[in-house]
Amino acid sequence: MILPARVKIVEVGPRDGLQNEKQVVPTGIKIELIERLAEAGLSVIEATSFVSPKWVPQMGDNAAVLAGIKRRPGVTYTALTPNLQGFDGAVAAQADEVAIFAAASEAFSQKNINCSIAESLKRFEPVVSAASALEIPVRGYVSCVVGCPYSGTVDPQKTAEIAAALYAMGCYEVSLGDTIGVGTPASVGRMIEACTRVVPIAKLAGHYHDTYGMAIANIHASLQAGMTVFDASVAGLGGCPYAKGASGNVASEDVVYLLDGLGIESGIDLAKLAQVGHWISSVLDRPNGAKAGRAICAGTAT
Ligand SMILES: CC(C)(COP(=O)([O-])OP(=O)([O-])OC[C@H]1O[C@@H](n2cnc3c(N)ncnc32)[C@H](O)[C@@H]1OP(=O)([O-])[O-])[C@@H](O)C(=O)NCCC(=O)NCCSC(=O)C[C@@](C)(O)CC(=O)[O-]
Repeated sequence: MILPARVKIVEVGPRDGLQNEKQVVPTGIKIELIERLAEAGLSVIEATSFVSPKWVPQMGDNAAVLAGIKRRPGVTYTALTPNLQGFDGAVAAQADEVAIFAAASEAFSQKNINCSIAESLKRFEPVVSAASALEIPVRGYVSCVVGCPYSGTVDPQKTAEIAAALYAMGCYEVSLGDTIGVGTPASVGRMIEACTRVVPIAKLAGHYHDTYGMAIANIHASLQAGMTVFDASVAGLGGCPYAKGASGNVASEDVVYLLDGLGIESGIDLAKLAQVGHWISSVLDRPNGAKAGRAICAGTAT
């Protein structure tokens, strides 16, 4: 088994992690979180989203967050943009990169962005064109790649079809989201196999939620399939507002612990990252969802 020498982690905690927090998280805390993550070595940080504040109030301070962070050289600060209105906001706030987000399930597409999959792809086209004119890279997301909270199991071919559409549209990378964390190495493996028939593995990323505790196993299986980019959220923050009961993304600390153990370079300082996870968990008064983070902070780790 040949594993990659280096892996990129896309830190999605400030967006995917915080978007579902019930309490209002002060803008200053979001800014401090992003700066601490950059200090720990995260080089791609999804800072916020330019979505409707009526739909996701927690991200309503998007422009203030991007304006407030002291930007670190070499770090890419990204934002979700569901349409041209969001894209314009992200550009005005100087996001380095934007992401469009589709789903492999019709029901989820309707609940999440209020339109069908086909309508969403049409809506993304002008965003990608506008981004291309400004030379802003666009990342694509596919949600519900193995299962949907409303319609159940998702056919790998459907996921591959949407991933291919986003790639053909001009996304430089397509992140495959197990939104409700139901995947196992078997189902995620089948899904990746279908996607790699239409998109090169180097252009795919794994975005696994940890609802059933399978996210690390799914990352390991994805590494074996040749995947080298993974989304993760410090302290396992999060959940999706349109996927009831789904837990947060895999914790960044747990992913880095896995990578360190496998001898795979990520550029991230695990001890510093664990402190960030401990800090944000206490600020939000929530349990730290990172097993490795808890162990390190308790002094259990060697
Ligand atoms: C897509 C829309 C906007 C459609 O929502 P809509 O209601 O159909 O939009 P509309 O075009 O009819 O506009 C209605 C109102 O929204 C405003 N509006 C319209 N667009 C924007 C915008 N960009 N920014 C700010 N405001 C906006 C617009 O100005 C108007 O305001 P009004 O005239 O009523 O005052 C809405 O459904 C929405 O914002 N959805 C976002 C939902 C979301 O953020 N979900 C979480 C992120 S996805 C996710 O977490 C999954 C992922 C990516 O992590 C991967 C995984 O785990 O699977």
